[in-house]
Amino acid sequence: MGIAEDLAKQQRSISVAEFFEKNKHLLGFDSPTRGIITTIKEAVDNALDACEEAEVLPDIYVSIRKGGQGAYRVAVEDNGPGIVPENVPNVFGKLLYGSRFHQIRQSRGQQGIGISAAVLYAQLTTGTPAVVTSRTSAKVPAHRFSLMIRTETNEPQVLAHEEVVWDRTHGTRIELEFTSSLAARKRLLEYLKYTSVVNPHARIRVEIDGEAETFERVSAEAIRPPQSIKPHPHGTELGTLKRMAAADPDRPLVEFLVDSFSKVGQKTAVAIAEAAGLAPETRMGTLGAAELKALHTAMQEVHVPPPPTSVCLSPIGEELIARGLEKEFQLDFVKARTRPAAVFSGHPFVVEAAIGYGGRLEAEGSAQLMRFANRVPLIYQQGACAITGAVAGVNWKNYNLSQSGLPTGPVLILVHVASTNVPFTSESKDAVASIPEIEREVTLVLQELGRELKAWIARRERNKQRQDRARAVCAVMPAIAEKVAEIVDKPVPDISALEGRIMRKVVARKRAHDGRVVIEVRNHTDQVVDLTIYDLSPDAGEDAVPAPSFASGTDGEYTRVWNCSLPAGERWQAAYAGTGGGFVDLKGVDDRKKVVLPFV
Ligand SMILES: Nc1ncnc2c1ncn2[C@@H]1O[C@H](COP(=O)(O)OP(=O)(O)OP(=O)(O)O)[C@@H](O)[C@H]1O
Repeated sequence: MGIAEDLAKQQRSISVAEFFEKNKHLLGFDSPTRGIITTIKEAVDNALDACEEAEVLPDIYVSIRKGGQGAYRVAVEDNGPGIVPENVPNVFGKLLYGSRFHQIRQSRGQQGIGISAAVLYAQLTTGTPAVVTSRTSAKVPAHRFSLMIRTETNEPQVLAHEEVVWDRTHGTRIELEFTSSLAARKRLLEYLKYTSVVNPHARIRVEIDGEAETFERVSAEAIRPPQSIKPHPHGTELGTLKRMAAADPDRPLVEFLVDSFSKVGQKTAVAIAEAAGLAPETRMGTLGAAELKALHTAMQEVHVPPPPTSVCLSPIGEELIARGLEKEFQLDFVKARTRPAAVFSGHPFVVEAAIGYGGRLEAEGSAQLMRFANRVPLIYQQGACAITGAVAGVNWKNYNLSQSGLPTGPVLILVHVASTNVPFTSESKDAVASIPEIEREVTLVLQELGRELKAWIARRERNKQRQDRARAVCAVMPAIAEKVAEIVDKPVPDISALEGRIMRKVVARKRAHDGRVVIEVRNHTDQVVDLTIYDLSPDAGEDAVPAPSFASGTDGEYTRVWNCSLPAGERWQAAYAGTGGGFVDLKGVDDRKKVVLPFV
């Protein structure tokens, strides 16, 4: 028998599950340490996607418990819409099964591989099945499945299925056990923290071996789920066009173009048919290979307006990015920008970015770079990512930052690419590929933010110089006051108000006057100051002069708490019978840094 015949006996098809079992690194399961992060990432991404589709505020619980022999049991639970029992086996027990692959809109999941790959990884390392509990409404019971993947056929194998009592009215819980280590604990928490920054509407609770942490939501508004759009002619490959034509053989060409593609109206469709040398009423099924090729070329050449972006994309927005960053990092400066939507190869995308400076950021070394794609943090392969390349490509020295590749110093840079088709470099979705249109948008948004940072640093420098001079004057003032008082034989005057004027500070004083207590706050700065005044005096008598804009109430141990905005140069005063201490908490001064001025 010949070699070809011998080989023929060995040739057979390979199931996708077998392929990925052997090549699990392609999906981000290359080491036990990384395996645990990828598993949680896949489950949390799905949970967030599902909640978004159901327009509910995500409440996600992640638990990691150490089992025996290096095994860890991971559970991720969400309050999403749940999964109907008939579909649970396929969702978790079959690779390349999902709801997002055929939809053109922004979503975290794309391929229908993620969570089943985690199930595969668990059964490969510990041989244990996945346990899935899901419920779709309060009217129906929850279903619990114990299942595995038949690797040779890529089909689910259900080991047990029962109805159970579950206190959640809707949602899904997946439990997996696999060999791993918690060496990546810091990275895992970082992933959850970053996830929380770009999903400000989500609450994520995590419990690692009994130690709990919560990433609170800063927005109570559920995200509007992005809507699917039709493909754009400029992003359609020849093979896809052939398939679409074969599926619709009786349709006349112009009607086919108008109905199948976004932004193709009657006029554009006729122009495409003309450019391809085809009659408008030609039936799709009659087109030969050469004609389809000509049609494809014409689709790329004829001008078609860019695809609609507002419905299919869901950028986070400047305010929420800034709020998310402020919550997790205490920064002196933060600014976020969302660019107008743009298009590459017919796929709409939006780039958003933010720059943070100072606060608790490391003063030395490279900037902290946070990369995101469709609201998912990218935590591996930073060096291979087009985002990193674009950040390093900006000349940061123009913005008074030192630079060695990335800018250096206490700087944080966040870049978010949102698209209906994020061009990742691999299935593990770690890095964005080098697409010139995306790189250009990243560069533009960072240059814009760089200019804002530069202006802020210059302003801060000027303020610092002014303060240094004022401080020098104030340092000698008490001695001068004392000396002058001695010469004119008068009591030493209270110079705090004068000092406040020179230092451009807010001055709080509390004093007794006419048998009453008087609280006085003066704003000597050149900006409006938000402040909260906490007063410990026993509650005796009414506030004498509270300005109408001042909300007054009580808070725990304080008998009076005022929240207010005090305009530049203005004074506020309240008088009442009483004694006691308290303090003024300034929220708007010195670039949001809190200053506490005690008074007695
Ligand atoms: N927690 C969940 N709640 C509701 N539906 C879910 C949940 N998890 C998964 N699904 C459904 O199962 C499908 C398959 O999920 P899977 O993680 O395998 O792929 P994906 O998220 O679509 O894409 P990717 O492979 O890029 O992660 C999803 O498309 C979704 O329809």
